[in-house]
Amino acid sequence: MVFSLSKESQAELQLFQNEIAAANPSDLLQFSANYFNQRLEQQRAFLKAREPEFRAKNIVLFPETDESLSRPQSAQSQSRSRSSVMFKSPFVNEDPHSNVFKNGFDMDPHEQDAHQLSQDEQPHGGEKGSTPPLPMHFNAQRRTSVSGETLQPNNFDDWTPDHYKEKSEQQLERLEKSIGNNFLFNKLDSDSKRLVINCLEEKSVRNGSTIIKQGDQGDYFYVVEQGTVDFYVNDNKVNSSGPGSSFGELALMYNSPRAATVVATSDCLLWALDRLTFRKILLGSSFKKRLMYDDLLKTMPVLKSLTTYDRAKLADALDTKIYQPGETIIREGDQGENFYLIEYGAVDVSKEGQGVINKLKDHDYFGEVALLNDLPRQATVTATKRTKVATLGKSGFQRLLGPAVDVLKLNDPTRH
Ligand SMILES: Nc1ncnc2c1ncn2[C@@H]1O[C@@H]2COP(=O)(O)O[C@H]2[C@H]1O
Repeated sequence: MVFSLSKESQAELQLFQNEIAAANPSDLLQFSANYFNQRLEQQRAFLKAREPEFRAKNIVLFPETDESLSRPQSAQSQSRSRSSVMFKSPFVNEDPHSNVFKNGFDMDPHEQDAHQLSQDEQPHGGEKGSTPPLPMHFNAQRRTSVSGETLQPNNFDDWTPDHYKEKSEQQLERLEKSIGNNFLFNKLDSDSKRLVINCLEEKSVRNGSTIIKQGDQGDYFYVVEQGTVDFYVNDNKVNSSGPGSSFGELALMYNSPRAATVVATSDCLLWALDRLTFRKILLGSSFKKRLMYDDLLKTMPVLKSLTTYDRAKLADALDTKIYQPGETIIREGDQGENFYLIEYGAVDVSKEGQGVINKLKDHDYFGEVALLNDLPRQATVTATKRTKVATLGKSGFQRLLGPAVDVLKLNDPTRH
């Protein structure tokens, strides 16, 4: 029997397949449950933003349930629970260990990091009972830890975008032309893309004006439609960019002060996205990789000299691979294509005729010698445990490691 799927279902399945291919989850069912919960929440956040528009047409998107009416509540929490009843996510709310946020959806025990909510993003109320609870031991094996960073982008229970305004046909056309191909938007499914686009605010900026001042608090993320900007760190020009580029993400991602001053070097037309919408929508998709690798890169001694900005750019270029015990990762004599950072696991480094010459584990690195010296691989590297690595291609190695290359050279084991 041949089943025919609607276009919508096909698109949904394709998105899902892409996520699986990218994440290579160790626990497919958990991954899938988290993934679809997040999709559902995203879709409903989108509908929620459009609720007034539907209400005007007498369409009720979020009917009041018996339960939401029977509990005594403040006016504010009543309006909140009306919609959040529908948003309850059994896998997320009832499971203290679950985390759909930081690493995309993979729930590998070594990748877990339950991040604290910041004050303004704490889920309110936490009403229970509207959905069947999951057994509490579900996912109980998974490690959780609390990081100082606040990176929980995707709890939509109580969030309505503040700056939502349907764009005109003309604006949509302009946006499609100028930023339609920007990597930020390519990673979004159609609902989230539409939500983000309708939350963008148009801003005209005069040549010479300061758009962002280093050290300030982060409020907006910007995408450039027209014009050019320069970036200054401690009064030194470090970069320039133009149409289609974006800036201002770091302070919003890490809740840190602005890392650079940004000055318009011509009249600019910018699109600004407010901090909360950025965190709720873009962090979990377009910037997922940065979140995923942030802890690893921060804790690697060899990368100590990199700035937040350097680490962010590096994370964008990394890919993940998992090796099983006994698998060869690098073979002596082969051409070198990648540099490897060990997220977790263990590997043996061996040389023909000498046997095992080194053992490496979590947060060590390998594969640098061939790339630094343009030589064939000088040793074989084999996983001795299940090992997860982040890989960086040759061109990224040369472009993105910056000052860390000097440290790698100093530590080059073939030079001693
Ligand atoms: N070399 C750089 N260091 C820091 N920020 C940079 C650099 N080049 C461009 N930027 C951008 O400048 C922005 C200033 O605000 P944010 O720190 O929020 O995010 C920063 C980056 O998007």
